[in-house]
Amino acid sequence: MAVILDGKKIASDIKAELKESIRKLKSEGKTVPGLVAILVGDNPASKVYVSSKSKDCEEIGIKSKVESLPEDTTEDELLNLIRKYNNDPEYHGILVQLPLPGHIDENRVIETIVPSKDVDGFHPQNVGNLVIGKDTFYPCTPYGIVEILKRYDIETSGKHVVVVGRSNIVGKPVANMMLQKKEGANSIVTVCHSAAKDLSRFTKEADILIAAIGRPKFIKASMVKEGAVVIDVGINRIEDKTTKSGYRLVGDVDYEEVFEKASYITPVPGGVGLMTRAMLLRNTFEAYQKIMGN
Ligand SMILES: Nc1nc2c(c(=O)[nH]1)N[C@@H](CN(C=O)c1ccc(C(=O)N[C@@H](CCC(=O)O)C(=O)O)cc1)CN2
Repeated sequence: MAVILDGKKIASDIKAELKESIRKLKSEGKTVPGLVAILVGDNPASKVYVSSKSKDCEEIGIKSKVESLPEDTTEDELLNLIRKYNNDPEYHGILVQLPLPGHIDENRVIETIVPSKDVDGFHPQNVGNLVIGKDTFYPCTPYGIVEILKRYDIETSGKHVVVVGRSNIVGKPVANMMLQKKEGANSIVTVCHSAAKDLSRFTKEADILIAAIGRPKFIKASMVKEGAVVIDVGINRIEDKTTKSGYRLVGDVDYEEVFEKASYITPVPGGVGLMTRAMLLRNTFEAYQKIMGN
C-alpha cells in the first residue's frame, strides 16, 4: 500500500510561505509582484485554470490581471498585447494559457514573451538554460513534481526515473530536470512515448515513474515495479452520471490498482495539478525578485 503524496498540502504550504514574503514586502512599502494571464478563446478547462491562477494570486497578495481575448483574435493582436506587458513595470510575470486556437502559432507567441517574465519557462532561452543546468524558470508542472519528491525526502540520486510522455510542457523538461547533477535530481532518466513497442518493458524498470500521457488509467499495476514511486500528471475528464457535473477526473494511472503496489503515489485530483498552480506563484515571485533586485 502506497503513501499518498499530498499535493494539496504542499501547495498550501508553498502559498503560505509566499504570502508571508509578500506581506513583508508590503510592510516595507515596496511594490508587489504582478502576473498577467492571457486567455484566448472559450476552452472551458483553460477558463477554469486561468480563473484559479488569478484567485491563487489574490489569495497571497500577488497583483493579478486576466486578459480574455475572443477566439478570432489574430496572432498580431496577441503578440502586440504581449509586447505591451513586456514593457509594463507593474507585471513581472506573463503567461499565455495553452492550448491556443489553431490559427495562432504557439512558438511565435512563446518567443515574444521576454524571457525575464516567462514564468511558464517555455521560452527557448529558458528551455536552453534548463538543459545546460543554468539558473532559469522551471516549467510549473515539472517544478511541482521535483518539489513533491523533495518535500517527501524521496531519494532521486542514482534512481531510475522513467518518464512516459515527451511534451514540451511536462515530459521533456521533467526529464532534463531529473538528469541535472544536483540535489533532488541526479537520476538516470529514460523517456518513452507512444512509439514504444512494449511500454511496460520500460515502465517496470522505474524506481520513479512519471506518467504524462493523457490517456485515462493507462498505467496498470502490471506495468509498475513493486515499491516504485508513481507520479501521475494526467488530468482526464471521464463521463460519470453519478456526479453533479456529469464527469469525474482521473489520472493516467489506474490509481486503485497501482496504489497497492507503489511505495508513494500522487492522487488525481489533489496531486500534481495543484502543484502546477503553486509553482507558478513561486516563479512569479522569483521573476519579481530578479527584475526588482530584491
Ligand atoms: N501556459 C500554460 N498552459 C498550460 C499549462 C501550463 O503550465 N502553462 N498546463 C496545463 C494546464 N494547467 C495549467 O495551466 C493546469 C492543470 C491542472 C491544474 C489543477 O489544478 N488540477 C487539479 C484539478 C482541477 C480540475 O478540477 O480540473 C488537480 O489535479 O487537482 C492546474 C493547472 C495546460 N496548459
